[in-house]
Parts: sequence; structure tokens; C-alpha cells
Amino acid sequence: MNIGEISYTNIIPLYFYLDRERLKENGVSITDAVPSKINRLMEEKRVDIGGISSFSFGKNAERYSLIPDLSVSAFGKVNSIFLFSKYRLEELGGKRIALTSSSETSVALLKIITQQFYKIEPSFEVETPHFERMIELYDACLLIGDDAISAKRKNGSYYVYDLGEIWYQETGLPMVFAVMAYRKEMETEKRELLSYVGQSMTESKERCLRENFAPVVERAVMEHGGSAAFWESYFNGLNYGFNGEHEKGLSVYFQLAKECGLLQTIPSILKFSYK
Ligand SMILES: C=C(O[C@@H]1C=C(C(=O)O)C=C[C@H]1O)C(=O)O
Repeated sequence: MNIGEISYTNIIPLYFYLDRERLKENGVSITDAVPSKINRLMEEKRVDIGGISSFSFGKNAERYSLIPDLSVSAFGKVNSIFLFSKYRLEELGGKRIALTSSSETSVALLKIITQQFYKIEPSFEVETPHFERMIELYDACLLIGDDAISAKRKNGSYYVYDLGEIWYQETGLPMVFAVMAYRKEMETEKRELLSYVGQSMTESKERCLRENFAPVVERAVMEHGGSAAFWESYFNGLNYGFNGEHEKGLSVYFQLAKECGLLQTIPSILKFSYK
């Protein structure tokens, strides 16, 4: 079994307390990469389970199921998914926007926001995430994860829009950015390991919440700089669960993505049962 691990700080609580030695002894390997790459590896069956973009789950829901109670979501500001812009959002019609190649959920979300909520039509191009280069060549740029956090630190004079906040203002629902999904074959081929991994991730999340993220904050400060207070508030601003509200938010997101021509069908959401 191969687990995909998104290489952004926001998902660390779901992986922090995994017993990597034990996993290795059981033949489990871990691949870390940006979300779009994990999404692709899972589509190519080179990753069996992992945090993937919720949009990628939507595209592949016939072949994937969800580990229950896990996600990377926000009820409002997410603080790491930003549109940096030389113009106000409502003025971006006909302008050029660079999209990070790391994301699928946020790229589709920005298209939903512009088309459905703001009724404007900018043009989009996918670029490798590099704030200075993107903003030099384009009118606006979308960054996610640690790239967005470091760009926000450097940003001087551009407008900054938090996509989680816009989503919440418009829908009153949480935005689910990543889900913990697995390929359905795992249920028959590797059921025991699947349960073990799902439960370990749930325990990791719960322990991080109990500790108010202290060890995760320490690691984030070491790896990315910034203050402990900043990271503590960042982790507390994210939501790692998946309940009826998340499901509602995700269903509305899929529905709007379909209306924008980004998804062909509205997928149903199936979850693993440990029983
Ligand atoms: C909260 C975030 O959510 C991420 C956003 C993703 C996307 O846009 O496809 C995928 C995985 C999440 O880890 C973030 O990266 O800032």
C-alpha cells in the first residue's frame, strides 16, 4: 500500500502521529508531494490512499471512497488560499489570472467565484507557483498552502482575497479543500491495513486537537519561520472533521462546479465503514 502525503503544513495534523516504522514493517510506503501530484498518482493507481483535493475526489468518486471524519476544511477564512490581485476582484473581468499548478480544489473554486458569484470572465493560465514571477506577468495570481503563506508575508500593495472567506460569505457553508480518500479496491485487497491507516489518522488528528497543535506548531516554526502564535491561530482556523455540514458544503461545491462545466456529473459521497 502507498499513502499519499500532501507536502503542505495544513495537513500535518492528520499524519503527525502515524507510526511510520510500523507502517513500513507492514509494507506501507509514503509519497509526499503537492496536492495536484498526489491527485494524479492516485488516478494512476500509484497511490492507494491519501489526502487529495476534494475536486479530484469529485472527478473520481465512482472509484474512490472517503475515510470518515477527516478533511482539511474551513468555516470562513482558510488563511492559505489567496488570490493576490492588482485590481479589485469585481474589476478582474477580461484580465489575466495565473493559477498555481499545485491545486485542483482552489482552481475550480476561483472559477466558481468569478463565474457564479461575481459574474465576471477573466482568462486563466496554469503556472508553477512563484509569487514574484506570477504577479509580474499577470493581473492576479492564485496560490495555496505554504506558497500562499510566504507570499502573504512578502506582499506589499496587492489586494488579497481569501477564497475560504468568500465561499463562506456566499454559501454559509464550510469549504472542504482536501478529503482523505482511498481507491475502492483497498476495501477488498487491503481491508485491515485500510482500517489501521484510517484509525491512525483519526487518532493523530484527535491528539493534535487535544494538544492544541503544540508539537505541530513547533515543527511549522522550524520549517517555515513565523511565530508560534501565527501557526497556532492558523491550525485553529482550519477544520479537520467531516460531518453533515462538510457534506452539504461539498455537495454545493460539486453542483456549482458542474454548472461551470468543470465536472460532468455530481458525485455521490460514500464513506468507509469500520464495522
Ligand atoms: C488549506 C489548503 O488546502 C489544500 C488545497 C488543495 C487544493 O486547492 O487542491 C488541496 C489540498 C489542501 O491541502 C491549502 O493548501 O492551503
